[in-house]
Amino acid sequence: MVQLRKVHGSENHFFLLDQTTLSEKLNDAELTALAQQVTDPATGILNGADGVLVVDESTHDNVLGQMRVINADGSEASMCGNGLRTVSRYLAEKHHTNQFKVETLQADLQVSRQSDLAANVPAFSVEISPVRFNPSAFPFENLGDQPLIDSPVPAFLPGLNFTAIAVPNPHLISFVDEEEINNDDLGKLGTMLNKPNEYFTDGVNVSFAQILGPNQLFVRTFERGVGFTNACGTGMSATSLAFAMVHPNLGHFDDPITVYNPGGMVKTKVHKDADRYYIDLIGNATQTHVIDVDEADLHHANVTVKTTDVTETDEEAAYLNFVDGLPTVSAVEVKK
Ligand SMILES: N[C@H](CCC[C@H](N)C(=O)O)C(=O)O
Repeated sequence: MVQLRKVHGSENHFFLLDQTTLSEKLNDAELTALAQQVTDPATGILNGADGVLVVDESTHDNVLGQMRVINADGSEASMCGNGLRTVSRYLAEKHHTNQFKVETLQADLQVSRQSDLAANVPAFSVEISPVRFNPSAFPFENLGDQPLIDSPVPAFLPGLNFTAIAVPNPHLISFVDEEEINNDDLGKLGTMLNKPNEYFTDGVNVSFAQILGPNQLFVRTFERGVGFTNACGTGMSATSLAFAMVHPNLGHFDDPITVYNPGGMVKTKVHKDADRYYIDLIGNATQTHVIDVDEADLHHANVTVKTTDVTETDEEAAYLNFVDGLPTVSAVEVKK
């Protein structure tokens, strides 16, 4: 028997698999099949999830481990902010250390344990980078050959301005009012841009953000490879950077920005050095279940109620208690 873990950051749920605990690692095709099976509420377990986080060794110096991200549809993403917090907690507890680097597809990122957000609500800070604006980083086409910063794109939605930021997974952001963030425009645009289209040929995560005040946002995201999630860590990070760039009187570099989302709240800090932007994403790293499963069932993408033995932790109640203490800023329901 080996273990899967069910984890979340702001109720963005994942199954976490540590390849180093297996007698034989899953190959890429098996990882794709496992993600599609176990995250589907119909075929998987525990109401499914938004993706699978794959932990493995890293060969890089001063790096504690490697994270790969497989979306629910089986596509691989270059980065996952909520996921990286939960992987960081897993590695911190496995290796008894609280500050280290994690290898991701395009960068080794600095992570560190933070004070618990509330009793039994562990928290981590993770670096979100590299940050890019050039069209080829997404890629996007037929939107001009310059970065898309606070520009109208009538073909997407008349009257809205859009900003595109890759961190390094691709994000499209618009600052909107409360009516716009709650209607079905985000779902329609997210669906259109994640089917074959002439703009984002590899898809894109689409976020609408409502400015609540100085350094305060509410962000709702339709994710590439998943659909609506309760929160998107890289989406909230990219949106915070767009906030500081487009509304500098309200979004301040280097100051903590509070980002509410349907699943709770995180803090971000956006930084601009001489030659780069980078973002700190600070939020919960909650482990809700430990799942005993035969390794063969992982290889065969056959992780079901009949093939697993699930132990629930006491952390979800603690997290919900933390959320209950937050101001109510959105009518959007939490996706279980
Ligand atoms: N769906 C994203 C990956 C997951 C990112 C999100 N869950 C986060 O917390 O950053 C993509 O395909 O780029």
